[in-house]
Amino acid sequence: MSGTTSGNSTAARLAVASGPERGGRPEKAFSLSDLRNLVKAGAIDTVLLAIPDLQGRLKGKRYDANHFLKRVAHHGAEVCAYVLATDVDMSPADGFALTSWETGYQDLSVQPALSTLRVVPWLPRTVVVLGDPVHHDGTPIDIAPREILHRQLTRLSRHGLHAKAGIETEFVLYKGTYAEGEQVGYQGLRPLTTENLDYALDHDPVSDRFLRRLHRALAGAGMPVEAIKAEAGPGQVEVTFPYGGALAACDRHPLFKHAVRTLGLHAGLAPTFMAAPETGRANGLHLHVSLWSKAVSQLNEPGSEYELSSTGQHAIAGLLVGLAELGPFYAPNVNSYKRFTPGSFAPTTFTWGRDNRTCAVRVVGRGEGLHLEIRVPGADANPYLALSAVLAAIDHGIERKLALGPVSTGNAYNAGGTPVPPTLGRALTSFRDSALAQEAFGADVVEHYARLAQLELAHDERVVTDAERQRWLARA
Ligand SMILES: NC(=O)CC[C@H](N)C(=O)O
Repeated sequence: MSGTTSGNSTAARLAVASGPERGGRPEKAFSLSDLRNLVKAGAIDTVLLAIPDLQGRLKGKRYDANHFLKRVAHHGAEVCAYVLATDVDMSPADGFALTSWETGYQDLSVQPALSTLRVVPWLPRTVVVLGDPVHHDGTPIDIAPREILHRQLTRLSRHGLHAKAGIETEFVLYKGTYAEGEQVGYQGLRPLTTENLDYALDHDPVSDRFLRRLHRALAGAGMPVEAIKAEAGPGQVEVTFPYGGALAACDRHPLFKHAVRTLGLHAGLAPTFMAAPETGRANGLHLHVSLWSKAVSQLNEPGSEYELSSTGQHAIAGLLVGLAELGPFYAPNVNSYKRFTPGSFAPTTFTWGRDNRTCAVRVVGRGEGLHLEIRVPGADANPYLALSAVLAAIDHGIERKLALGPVSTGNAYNAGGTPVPPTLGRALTSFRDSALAQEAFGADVVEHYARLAQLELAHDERVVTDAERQRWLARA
């Protein structure tokens, strides 16, 4: 892999998955003393302190490894608060209570979450650690995505439950780099492959090399994939990750996207996680979720392979009602809503079914493996927020003992049911009015993410697009 140094192979051997997870089995941690040894041996010289931002990207600084060990590891660092209060363009925008021109765009403190320390095999001599932004007195920032998920996991624990999650995501690979695409206004981009290669195993050499490098890089970072497969859209790839602790699953996702982008750049490819990169194309972020009490799954009736427990029924009922109100958390952009079309394998209504890929909630597996595949989030979603929406909706169903409606046995695209919000505008209205959102997340969180959605809408209302020109320029 270009950019990989021999030093990193030492580091790769030490790479392990992220550390203790609330309610889950602690994984072996990559410790500070491991890091110290690698730095001393010259194998590591850079530490990325990475804050998951509102859009699910990693923001932060590259620290000199010695400085990180001396100062940052124990005393933390600072970052301008706008990292958690801006749109995808990083344009300073008013309307966020956290920070603004009025507050002088002040700093927040950042505490390294040391249990997330891991090597980054796709960058030379580099390790990464996630950072939790906090107020200067050390109290958590309510609107930080990682904190939002922490709180949903804690809320769920009042029912004696913890969640496990597995993430399945899709992206499309285009030929040429982002810079080349940008020069032509992303017009006429050609996907790496031209046809429906769903489940195909005869990959062209460029795909094969890219997927192999991705596979190895992720394993080297201690976050191995379960599988990689060619998907139905031209250039589309699906990656599934092993099932495990909910927070750890989300912690890995922004890093996985970082790997895809970096390796794409090295290979002269432009990967995208847009929900609908083209008309009729859909990139999903399916969340496989189960609920546990100690080591016992709570979704199936004890002793039964397929029968849903009352907890399982309430959880699904909660998802079908609750997700309708939480759109901005799993479909954050105007484009996200263009994915929800009949026949796309993305859902259009809040329905549930058994191994039914036309439904929003697909119940799969059996016995201890029985779990819910929530097919609503798009690949452009921030996984911390999408999973938080899912857990808040599940909690709502369990708390209120909601009754589960009938199972969808046929094509749910033709069935009735509450529609998935058709636009970001409609989703935003429901989100703002949602008692569930207020109760689960708090008014400041709702306000913050409503403002973010509003910025996306305002951009969409203002900007003239290629689609408008193609439809009207010669005809108006
Ligand atoms: N893997 C699949 O089932 C296809 C999912 C579909 N592309 C989506 O956006 O959800």
